[in-house]
Amino acid sequence: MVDTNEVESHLIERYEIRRRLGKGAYGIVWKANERKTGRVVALKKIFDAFRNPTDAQRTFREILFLQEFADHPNIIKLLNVVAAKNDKDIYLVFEYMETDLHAVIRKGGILQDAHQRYIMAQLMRATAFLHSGNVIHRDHKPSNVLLDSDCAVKICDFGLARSLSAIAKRRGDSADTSVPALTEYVATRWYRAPEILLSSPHYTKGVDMWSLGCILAEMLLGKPLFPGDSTFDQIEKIIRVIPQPSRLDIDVIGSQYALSVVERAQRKQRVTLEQILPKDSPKDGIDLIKQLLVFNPEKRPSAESCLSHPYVARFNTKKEPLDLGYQVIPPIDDDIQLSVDEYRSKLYRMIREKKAARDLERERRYAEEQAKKATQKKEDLNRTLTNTNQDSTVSQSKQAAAPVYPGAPVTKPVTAPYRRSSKVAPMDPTRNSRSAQNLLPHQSPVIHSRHSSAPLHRQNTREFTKQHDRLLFS
Ligand SMILES: Nc1ncnc2c1ncn2[C@@H]1O[C@H](COP(=O)(O)OP(=O)(O)OP(=O)(O)O)[C@@H](O)[C@H]1O
Repeated sequence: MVDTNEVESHLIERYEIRRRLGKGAYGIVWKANERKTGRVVALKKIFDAFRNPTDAQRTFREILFLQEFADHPNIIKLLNVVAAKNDKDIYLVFEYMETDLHAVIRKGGILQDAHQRYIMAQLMRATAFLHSGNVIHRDHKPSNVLLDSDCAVKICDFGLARSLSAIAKRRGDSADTSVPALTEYVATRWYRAPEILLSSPHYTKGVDMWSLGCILAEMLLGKPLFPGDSTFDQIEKIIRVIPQPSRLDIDVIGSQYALSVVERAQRKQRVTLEQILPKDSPKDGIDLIKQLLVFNPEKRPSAESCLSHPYVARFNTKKEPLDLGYQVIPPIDDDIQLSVDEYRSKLYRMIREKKAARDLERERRYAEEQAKKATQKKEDLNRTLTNTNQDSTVSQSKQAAAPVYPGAPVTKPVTAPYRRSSKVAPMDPTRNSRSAQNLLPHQSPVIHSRHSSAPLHRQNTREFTKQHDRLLFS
Protein backbone atom coordinates (compact mmCIF):
# COMPACT_ATOMS: atom_id res chain seq x y z
CA MET A 1 0.00 0.00 0.00
CA VAL A 2 1.40 3.40 -0.94
CA ASP A 3 1.26 6.13 1.65
CA THR A 4 0.62 9.08 -0.64
CA ASN A 5 1.10 11.46 2.30
CA GLU A 6 4.80 10.86 1.81
CA VAL A 7 4.64 12.57 -1.57
CA GLU A 8 3.61 16.21 -1.95
CA SER A 9 0.42 17.12 -3.76
CA HIS A 10 2.12 18.96 -6.62
CA LEU A 11 3.98 15.75 -7.42
CA ILE A 12 0.85 13.63 -7.12
CA GLU A 13 -0.72 15.93 -9.71
CA ARG A 14 2.05 15.05 -12.06
CA TYR A 15 2.89 11.47 -11.11
CA GLU A 16 0.65 8.59 -10.19
CA ILE A 17 2.50 6.73 -7.45
CA ARG A 18 2.27 2.97 -8.04
CA ARG A 19 4.42 1.20 -5.45
CA ARG A 20 7.48 1.54 -3.31
CA LEU A 21 10.62 0.16 -4.92
CA GLY A 22 13.20 0.65 -2.25
CA LYS A 23 14.36 2.64 0.71
CA GLY A 24 17.92 3.72 1.14
CA ALA A 25 19.63 5.69 3.86
CA TYR A 26 18.75 8.96 2.13
CA GLY A 27 15.34 8.47 0.67
CA ILE A 28 12.50 6.40 -0.64
CA VAL A 29 12.08 5.33 -4.24
CA TRP A 30 8.66 4.72 -5.82
CA LYS A 31 7.53 3.42 -9.16
CA ALA A 32 5.26 6.03 -10.72
CA ASN A 33 3.53 6.94 -13.95
CA GLU A 34 3.95 10.36 -15.39
CA ARG A 35 0.28 11.28 -15.86
CA LYS A 36 0.81 13.37 -18.96
CA THR A 37 2.78 10.84 -21.00
CA GLY A 38 2.03 7.60 -19.19
CA ARG A 39 5.72 6.84 -19.05
CA VAL A 40 6.95 4.79 -16.13
CA VAL A 41 9.51 6.48 -13.92
CA ALA A 42 11.24 5.99 -10.59
CA LEU A 43 10.66 8.84 -8.16
CA LYS A 44 13.23 9.24 -5.43
CA LYS A 45 12.49 11.52 -2.51
CA ILE A 46 15.59 12.71 -0.71
CA PHE A 47 14.46 13.60 2.77
CA ASP A 48 15.69 16.88 4.12
CA ALA A 49 18.22 17.05 1.32
CA PHE A 50 19.85 20.13 2.86
CA ARG A 51 19.54 19.14 6.54
CA ASN A 52 23.19 19.88 7.25
CA PRO A 53 26.22 20.78 5.13
CA THR A 54 27.24 17.09 4.72
CA ASP A 55 23.82 16.03 3.45
CA ALA A 56 23.59 19.14 1.29
CA GLN A 57 26.98 18.30 -0.21
CA ARG A 58 25.84 14.73 -0.87
CA THR A 59 22.69 15.95 -2.63
CA PHE A 60 24.74 18.40 -4.64
CA ARG A 61 27.24 15.73 -5.72
CA GLU A 62 24.59 13.18 -6.60
CA ILE A 63 22.81 15.54 -8.98
CA LEU A 64 26.03 16.98 -10.40
CA PHE A 65 27.48 13.60 -11.35
CA LEU A 66 24.16 12.22 -12.59
CA GLN A 67 23.97 15.17 -14.97
CA GLU A 68 27.55 14.82 -16.11
CA PHE A 69 27.31 11.12 -16.93
CA ALA A 70 23.73 11.09 -18.17
CA ASP A 71 24.60 10.06 -21.70
CA HIS A 72 25.98 6.62 -20.97
CA PRO A 73 23.59 3.69 -21.50
CA ASN A 74 24.86 1.96 -18.35
CA ILE A 75 24.29 4.94 -16.07
CA ILE A 76 20.81 5.77 -14.82
CA LYS A 77 19.26 8.78 -16.51
CA LEU A 78 18.03 11.61 -14.32
CA LEU A 79 14.92 12.95 -16.06
CA ASN A 80 13.87 15.66 -13.68
CA VAL A 81 14.56 17.32 -10.37
CA VAL A 82 11.64 18.71 -8.42
CA ALA A 83 12.03 20.83 -5.30
CA ALA A 84 9.54 20.27 -2.50
CA LYS A 85 7.44 23.22 -1.41
CA ASN A 86 9.06 23.11 2.02
CA ASP A 87 12.42 23.67 0.27
CA LYS A 88 13.80 20.80 2.34
CA ASP A 89 13.10 17.64 0.38
CA ILE A 90 14.07 17.08 -3.22
CA TYR A 91 12.53 14.66 -5.66
CA LEU A 92 14.62 13.07 -8.37
CA VAL A 93 12.83 11.51 -11.32
CA PHE A 94 14.70 8.67 -13.04
CA GLU A 95 14.07 6.32 -15.88
CA TYR A 96 12.53 3.19 -14.36
CA MET A 97 14.39 -0.09 -14.01
CA GLU A 98 12.69 -3.32 -13.06
CA THR A 99 14.94 -4.54 -10.31
CA ASP A 100 18.41 -4.37 -8.81
CA LEU A 101 21.21 -6.90 -8.58
CA HIS A 102 20.86 -7.29 -4.83
CA ALA A 103 17.24 -8.45 -5.20
CA VAL A 104 18.13 -10.79 -8.07
CA ILE A 105 21.03 -12.41 -6.22
CA ARG A 106 18.91 -12.78 -3.09
CA LYS A 107 16.18 -14.63 -5.00
CA GLY A 108 18.81 -17.06 -6.27
CA GLY A 109 18.93 -19.29 -9.33
CA ILE A 110 18.12 -16.52 -11.78
CA LEU A 111 21.46 -15.47 -13.19
CA GLN A 112 23.15 -17.88 -15.53
CA ASP A 113 26.78 -17.70 -16.55
CA ALA A 114 26.03 -15.55 -19.63
CA HIS A 115 23.98 -13.08 -17.54
CA GLN A 116 26.78 -12.71 -15.04
CA ARG A 117 29.36 -12.05 -17.73
CA TYR A 118 27.10 -9.58 -19.48
CA ILE A 119 26.42 -7.73 -16.23
CA MET A 120 30.16 -7.51 -15.51
CA ALA A 121 30.90 -6.23 -19.02
CA GLN A 122 28.35 -3.44 -18.57
CA LEU A 123 29.61 -2.57 -15.10
CA MET A 124 33.13 -2.33 -16.49
CA ARG A 125 31.95 -0.07 -19.32
CA ALA A 126 30.09 2.25 -16.95
CA THR A 127 33.04 2.36 -14.57
CA ALA A 128 35.51 3.00 -17.39
CA PHE A 129 33.30 5.91 -18.46
CA LEU A 130 33.21 7.41 -14.95
CA HIS A 131 36.94 6.91 -14.54
CA SER A 132 37.60 8.60 -17.89
CA GLY A 133 36.03 11.73 -16.40
CA ASN A 134 38.36 11.21 -13.43
CA VAL A 135 35.48 10.45 -11.13
CA ILE A 136 35.20 7.54 -8.72
CA HIS A 137 31.81 6.19 -7.71
CA ARG A 138 32.92 4.90 -4.27
CA ASP A 139 29.69 3.00 -3.61
CA HIS A 140 29.55 0.14 -6.09
CA LYS A 141 27.37 -2.60 -4.58
CA PRO A 142 24.61 -4.88 -5.89
CA SER A 143 21.74 -2.63 -4.72
CA ASN A 144 23.22 0.21 -6.79
CA VAL A 145 23.22 -1.94 -9.92
CA LEU A 146 19.81 -1.61 -11.57
CA LEU A 147 18.63 -4.23 -14.06
CA ASP A 148 15.88 -4.80 -16.58
CA SER A 149 14.53 -7.95 -18.17
CA ASP A 150 17.04 -7.76 -21.01
CA CYS A 151 19.75 -7.84 -18.38
CA ALA A 152 20.66 -4.25 -19.18
CA VAL A 153 22.61 -2.65 -16.35
CA LYS A 154 22.46 0.93 -15.10
CA ILE A 155 24.39 2.09 -12.09
CA CYS A 156 22.74 4.49 -9.69
CA ASP A 157 23.39 6.38 -6.45
CA PHE A 158 26.15 8.92 -7.00
CA GLY A 159 25.91 10.38 -3.52
CA LEU A 160 29.46 9.36 -2.66
CA ALA A 161 31.08 9.96 -6.05
CA ARG A 162 34.10 12.24 -6.11
CA SER A 163 36.18 14.00 -8.70
CA LEU A 164 39.88 13.20 -8.65
CA SER A 165 40.64 16.15 -10.93
CA ALA A 166 39.25 18.56 -8.36
CA ILE A 167 41.69 17.24 -5.77
CA ALA A 168 44.65 17.36 -8.16
CA LYS A 169 43.72 20.88 -9.22
CA ARG A 170 43.55 22.03 -5.64
CA ARG A 171 46.97 20.56 -4.98
CA GLY A 172 48.37 22.08 -8.15
CA ASP A 173 49.61 18.60 -8.94
CA SER A 174 47.84 17.10 -11.91
CA ALA A 175 49.74 13.81 -11.60
CA ASP A 176 48.32 13.04 -8.18
CA THR A 177 44.98 11.41 -8.70
CA SER A 178 44.03 10.30 -5.26
CA VAL A 179 41.41 11.53 -2.86
CA PRO A 180 42.17 12.37 0.72
CA ALA A 181 40.17 10.11 2.99
CA LEU A 182 37.18 11.84 4.45
CA THR A 183 35.47 11.13 7.70
CA GLU A 184 32.09 11.29 6.04
CA TYR A 185 32.91 8.29 3.85
CA VAL A 186 30.20 5.82 4.71
CA ALA A 187 30.21 3.37 1.78
CA THR A 188 28.86 -0.08 2.58
CA ARG A 189 31.50 -2.00 4.51
CA TRP A 190 31.27 -5.31 2.62
CA TYR A 191 32.43 -3.73 -0.64
CA ARG A 192 35.07 -1.43 0.86
CA ALA A 193 38.63 -1.78 -0.33
CA PRO A 194 41.34 -2.54 2.27
CA GLU A 195 42.89 0.93 1.92
CA ILE A 196 39.59 2.51 2.99
CA LEU A 197 39.15 0.10 5.89
CA LEU A 198 42.69 0.93 6.97
CA SER A 199 42.07 4.68 6.76
CA SER A 200 44.59 5.30 4.03
CA PRO A 201 45.12 9.05 3.68
CA HIS A 202 44.32 8.79 -0.03
CA TYR A 203 42.61 6.43 -2.39
CA THR A 204 42.21 5.97 -6.11
CA LYS A 205 40.05 4.47 -8.88
CA GLY A 206 41.20 1.14 -7.42
CA VAL A 207 38.45 1.40 -4.76
CA ASP A 208 35.79 0.92 -7.46
CA MET A 209 37.73 -1.99 -8.97
CA TRP A 210 37.80 -3.72 -5.57
CA SER A 211 34.02 -3.36 -5.22
CA LEU A 212 33.54 -4.79 -8.72
CA GLY A 213 35.57 -7.85 -7.69
CA CYS A 214 33.27 -8.28 -4.66
CA ILE A 215 30.18 -7.96 -6.87
CA LEU A 216 31.39 -10.63 -9.30
CA ALA A 217 32.22 -13.00 -6.43
CA GLU A 218 28.76 -12.36 -4.94
CA MET A 219 27.07 -13.29 -8.23
CA LEU A 220 28.97 -16.59 -8.31
CA LEU A 221 28.51 -17.31 -4.62
CA GLY A 222 24.90 -16.17 -4.27
CA LYS A 223 25.79 -14.18 -1.13
CA PRO A 224 28.32 -11.51 -0.14
CA LEU A 225 31.94 -12.67 -0.25
CA PHE A 226 33.16 -10.63 2.73
CA PRO A 227 30.19 -9.92 5.03
CA GLY A 228 32.21 -8.31 7.83
CA ASP A 229 30.33 -7.22 10.91
CA SER A 230 32.92 -4.67 12.02
CA THR A 231 35.83 -2.94 10.37
CA PHE A 232 38.36 -5.37 11.84
CA ASP A 233 36.22 -8.41 11.03
CA GLN A 234 36.00 -7.08 7.47
CA ILE A 235 39.79 -6.80 7.22
CA GLU A 236 40.22 -10.28 8.69
CA LYS A 237 37.78 -11.82 6.22
CA ILE A 238 39.67 -10.19 3.35
CA ILE A 239 43.20 -10.97 4.50
CA ARG A 240 42.55 -14.68 4.96
CA VAL A 241 41.47 -14.98 1.30
CA ILE A 242 43.56 -12.62 -0.81
CA PRO A 243 47.29 -13.12 -1.53
CA GLN A 244 49.46 -11.98 1.36
CA PRO A 245 50.44 -8.36 0.81
CA SER A 246 54.16 -7.59 0.77
CA ARG A 247 55.65 -4.94 3.00
CA LEU A 248 55.78 -2.66 -0.05
CA ASP A 249 52.07 -3.29 -0.78
CA ILE A 250 51.26 -2.25 2.77
CA ASP A 251 53.48 0.83 2.61
CA VAL A 252 51.87 1.95 -0.67
CA ILE A 253 48.56 2.76 0.99
CA GLY A 254 50.34 5.01 3.47
CA SER A 255 48.24 4.05 6.47
CA GLN A 256 49.87 4.20 9.85
CA TYR A 257 47.84 1.29 11.23
CA ALA A 258 48.03 -0.94 8.19
CA LEU A 259 51.05 -3.03 9.16
CA SER A 260 49.91 -3.93 12.67
CA VAL A 261 46.29 -4.54 11.64
CA VAL A 262 47.27 -6.72 8.68
CA GLU A 263 49.68 -8.71 10.84
CA ARG A 264 46.94 -9.32 13.40
CA ALA A 265 44.47 -10.33 10.68
CA GLN A 266 47.00 -12.74 9.22
CA ARG A 267 46.68 -14.97 12.31
CA LYS A 268 43.39 -16.35 10.95
CA GLN A 269 43.44 -19.65 9.04
CA ARG A 270 43.78 -18.97 5.31
CA VAL A 271 41.20 -20.11 2.79
CA THR A 272 41.34 -19.96 -1.01
CA LEU A 273 38.79 -18.37 -3.29
CA GLU A 274 38.33 -21.76 -4.97
CA GLN A 275 37.33 -23.26 -1.61
CA ILE A 276 34.74 -20.54 -1.02
CA LEU A 277 33.20 -20.29 -4.49
CA PRO A 278 30.97 -23.00 -5.98
CA LYS A 279 32.85 -25.85 -7.68
CA ASP A 280 31.38 -25.05 -11.08
CA SER A 281 32.49 -21.39 -11.05
CA PRO A 282 34.05 -20.41 -14.38
CA LYS A 283 37.86 -20.39 -14.25
CA ASP A 284 38.14 -17.08 -16.10
CA GLY A 285 35.66 -15.53 -13.64
CA ILE A 286 37.80 -16.65 -10.70
CA ASP A 287 40.85 -15.26 -12.47
CA LEU A 288 39.20 -11.85 -12.89
CA ILE A 289 38.19 -11.79 -9.21
CA LYS A 290 41.77 -12.64 -8.22
CA GLN A 291 43.09 -9.77 -10.33
CA LEU A 292 40.65 -7.31 -8.77
CA LEU A 293 40.92 -8.44 -5.16
CA VAL A 294 44.54 -7.61 -4.49
CA PHE A 295 45.67 -5.56 -1.53
CA ASN A 296 47.76 -3.03 -3.43
CA PRO A 297 45.34 -0.72 -5.33
CA GLU A 298 48.04 0.06 -7.89
CA LYS A 299 48.09 -3.61 -8.93
CA ARG A 300 44.35 -3.79 -9.66
CA PRO A 301 43.53 -3.60 -13.39
CA SER A 302 41.65 -0.60 -14.77
CA ALA A 303 38.02 -0.97 -15.83
CA GLU A 304 38.99 -0.42 -19.44
CA SER A 305 41.63 -3.14 -19.39
CA CYS A 306 39.18 -5.55 -17.72
CA LEU A 307 37.03 -5.31 -20.83
CA SER A 308 39.57 -7.40 -22.71
CA HIS A 309 39.65 -10.06 -19.99
CA PRO A 310 38.31 -13.38 -21.35
CA TYR A 311 35.52 -13.40 -18.76
CA VAL A 312 33.87 -10.33 -20.30
CA ALA A 313 35.53 -9.75 -23.69
CA ARG A 314 32.88 -11.67 -25.65
CA PHE A 315 30.15 -9.59 -24.02
CA ASN A 316 31.80 -6.27 -24.62
CA THR A 317 29.98 -5.72 -27.89
CA LYS A 318 28.53 -2.28 -27.35
CA LYS A 319 30.03 0.57 -29.29
CA GLU A 320 29.18 3.58 -27.20
CA PRO A 321 32.23 5.60 -26.09
CA LEU A 322 34.18 4.68 -23.00
CA ASP A 323 35.62 8.14 -22.74
CA LEU A 324 33.70 11.14 -21.45
CA GLY A 325 36.18 13.39 -23.22
CA TYR A 326 36.80 15.76 -20.36
CA GLN A 327 37.50 15.74 -16.65
CA VAL A 328 34.68 16.54 -14.30
CA ILE A 329 35.50 19.29 -11.84
CA PRO A 330 32.66 20.23 -9.52
CA PRO A 331 32.03 23.97 -9.19
CA ILE A 332 32.33 23.68 -5.41
CA ASP A 333 35.52 22.67 -3.67
CA ASP A 334 34.78 19.33 -2.00
CA ASP A 335 36.85 20.04 1.05
CA ILE A 336 35.12 23.30 1.82
CA GLN A 337 31.69 22.83 3.23
CA LEU A 338 29.32 25.65 2.40
CA SER A 339 26.27 26.61 4.34
CA VAL A 340 23.04 24.79 3.64
CA ASP A 341 21.57 27.84 1.88
CA GLU A 342 24.63 28.24 -0.31
CA TYR A 343 24.45 24.60 -1.39
CA ARG A 344 20.77 24.95 -2.16
CA SER A 345 21.10 28.06 -4.29
CA LYS A 346 24.23 26.78 -6.04
CA LEU A 347 22.50 23.51 -6.79
CA TYR A 348 19.45 25.18 -8.27
CA ARG A 349 21.65 27.44 -10.38
CA MET A 350 23.84 24.56 -11.55
CA ILE A 351 20.83 22.49 -12.57
CA ARG A 352 19.37 25.37 -14.59
CA GLU A 353 22.68 26.16 -16.27
CA LYS A 354 23.29 22.52 -17.14
CA LYS A 355 19.82 22.24 -18.54
CA ALA A 356 20.29 25.37 -20.66
CA ALA A 357 23.61 24.04 -21.98
CA ARG A 358 22.07 20.68 -22.79
CA ASP A 359 19.08 22.27 -24.51
CA LEU A 360 21.47 24.30 -26.60
CA GLU A 361 23.50 21.24 -27.51
CA ARG A 362 20.32 19.32 -28.33
CA GLU A 363 19.18 22.17 -30.57
CA ARG A 364 22.57 22.30 -32.27
CA ARG A 365 22.41 18.57 -32.93
CA TYR A 366 18.85 18.87 -34.18
CA ALA A 367 19.82 21.68 -36.57
CA GLU A 368 22.74 19.60 -37.79
CA GLU A 369 20.47 16.60 -38.41
CA GLN A 370 17.98 18.77 -40.28
CA ALA A 371 20.73 20.26 -42.45
CA LYS A 372 22.00 16.77 -43.24
CA LYS A 373 18.50 15.61 -44.14
CA ALA A 374 17.99 18.65 -46.40
CA THR A 375 21.26 17.97 -48.23
CA GLN A 376 20.31 14.32 -48.64
CA LYS A 377 16.90 15.30 -49.99
CA LYS A 378 18.49 17.68 -52.47
CA GLU A 379 20.89 15.00 -53.64
CA ASP A 380 18.07 12.48 -54.03
CA LEU A 381 16.06 15.00 -56.02
CA ASN A 382 18.98 15.78 -58.31
CA ARG A 383 19.56 12.09 -58.83
CA THR A 384 15.91 11.50 -59.67
CA LEU A 385 15.93 14.42 -62.11
CA THR A 386 19.08 13.13 -63.76
CA ASN A 387 17.58 9.67 -64.08
CA THR A 388 14.36 11.01 -65.48
CA ASN A 389 16.31 13.01 -68.02
CA GLN A 390 18.47 10.04 -68.84
CA ASP A 391 15.51 7.68 -69.14
CA SER A 392 13.65 10.04 -71.40
CA THR A 393 16.79 10.59 -73.43
CA VAL A 394 17.20 6.88 -73.96
CA SER A 395 13.58 6.25 -74.81
CA GLN A 396 13.15 9.29 -76.99
CA SER A 397 16.01 8.42 -79.24
CA LYS A 398 18.94 6.09 -79.29
CA GLN A 399 21.10 9.06 -80.27
CA ALA A 400 22.35 9.54 -76.82
CA ALA A 401 24.73 12.32 -77.65
CA ALA A 402 22.06 14.48 -79.20
CA PRO A 403 20.61 17.31 -77.15
CA VAL A 404 17.11 16.66 -75.77
CA TYR A 405 16.01 20.12 -76.70
CA PRO A 406 17.74 22.85 -78.60
CA GLY A 407 20.49 24.32 -76.49
CA ALA A 408 20.30 21.64 -73.79
CA PRO A 409 23.60 20.14 -72.58
CA VAL A 410 24.65 16.92 -74.19
CA THR A 411 23.85 13.94 -71.96
CA LYS A 412 26.10 10.95 -71.81
CA PRO A 413 24.72 7.61 -73.05
CA VAL A 414 23.02 5.66 -70.29
CA THR A 415 23.71 1.98 -70.36
CA ALA A 416 21.55 1.05 -67.39
CA PRO A 417 18.96 2.94 -65.45
CA TYR A 418 20.14 4.12 -62.02
CA ARG A 419 19.38 1.51 -59.46
CA ARG A 420 20.09 2.00 -55.76
CA SER A 421 20.83 -1.66 -55.33
CA SER A 422 23.51 -1.60 -58.00
CA LYS A 423 25.77 0.12 -55.50
CA VAL A 424 25.94 -1.70 -52.19
CA ALA A 425 26.64 0.66 -49.37
CA PRO A 426 29.41 -0.44 -47.04
CA MET A 427 27.96 -2.28 -44.08
CA ASP A 428 27.89 -0.60 -40.74
CA PRO A 429 29.63 -3.19 -38.56
CA THR A 430 27.83 -2.00 -35.47
CA ARG A 431 24.40 -2.58 -36.98
CA ASN A 432 24.83 -6.18 -37.87
CA SER A 433 26.99 -7.34 -35.01
CA ARG A 434 25.11 -9.58 -32.64
CA SER A 435 24.59 -7.73 -29.45
CA ALA A 436 25.45 -9.46 -26.23
CA GLN A 437 21.73 -9.52 -25.48
CA ASN A 438 21.16 -11.83 -28.39
CA LEU A 439 23.59 -14.25 -26.90
CA LEU A 440 21.69 -14.32 -23.69
CA PRO A 441 18.77 -16.46 -22.74
CA HIS A 442 15.92 -13.95 -22.70
CA GLN A 443 13.28 -13.39 -20.05
CA SER A 444 14.71 -14.54 -16.80
CA PRO A 445 12.08 -15.88 -14.40
CA VAL A 446 11.63 -12.82 -12.19
CA ILE A 447 12.63 -9.89 -14.30
CA HIS A 448 9.41 -9.21 -16.12
CA SER A 449 8.57 -7.38 -19.30
CA ARG A 450 10.54 -4.33 -20.21
CA HIS A 451 8.99 -0.90 -20.57
CA SER A 452 9.56 1.18 -23.62
CA SER A 453 12.62 3.36 -23.46
CA ALA A 454 12.01 6.01 -26.08
CA PRO A 455 14.48 8.87 -26.09
CA LEU A 456 12.82 10.50 -23.14
CA HIS A 457 15.07 13.51 -22.97
CA ARG A 458 13.58 14.70 -26.23
CA GLN A 459 10.05 14.77 -24.91
CA ASN A 460 8.21 17.96 -24.00
CA THR A 461 11.13 19.46 -22.16
CA ARG A 462 10.18 23.12 -22.44
CA GLU A 463 6.57 22.64 -21.46
CA PHE A 464 7.42 20.96 -18.18
CA THR A 465 9.73 23.71 -17.09
CA LYS A 466 7.20 26.37 -17.89
CA GLN A 467 4.46 24.55 -16.07
CA HIS A 468 5.96 24.63 -12.66
CA ASP A 469 8.88 26.63 -11.39
CA ARG A 470 9.66 23.87 -8.90
CA LEU A 471 10.67 21.66 -11.79
CA LEU A 472 14.32 22.47 -11.90
CA PHE A 473 15.33 20.20 -14.68
CA SER A 474 13.49 18.19 -17.32
N1 LIG B 1 15.64 4.20 -11.39
C1 LIG B 1 15.26 3.22 -10.57
N2 LIG B 1 14.43 2.27 -11.01
C2 LIG B 1 14.03 1.27 -10.19
N3 LIG B 1 14.44 1.14 -8.90
C3 LIG B 1 15.27 2.06 -8.41
C4 LIG B 1 15.73 3.15 -9.20
N4 LIG B 1 16.56 3.90 -8.45
C5 LIG B 1 16.62 3.31 -7.25
N5 LIG B 1 15.86 2.20 -7.21
C6 LIG B 1 15.66 1.29 -6.05
O1 LIG B 1 15.75 2.02 -4.84
C7 LIG B 1 16.86 1.58 -4.05
C8 LIG B 1 17.50 2.75 -3.32
O2 LIG B 1 17.97 3.71 -4.26
P1 LIG B 1 19.27 4.59 -4.02
O3 LIG B 1 20.45 3.69 -3.85
O4 LIG B 1 19.36 5.60 -5.09
O5 LIG B 1 18.90 5.28 -2.62
P2 LIG B 1 19.85 5.73 -1.44
O6 LIG B 1 18.98 6.30 -0.37
O7 LIG B 1 20.92 6.63 -1.98
O8 LIG B 1 20.46 4.33 -1.01
P3 LIG B 1 21.74 4.00 -0.12
O9 LIG B 1 21.22 3.74 1.26
O10 LIG B 1 22.27 2.75 -0.76
O11 LIG B 1 22.69 5.13 -0.21
C9 LIG B 1 17.79 0.87 -5.05
O12 LIG B 1 18.57 -0.11 -4.43
C10 LIG B 1 16.78 0.26 -6.03
O13 LIG B 1 16.27 -0.94 -5.53
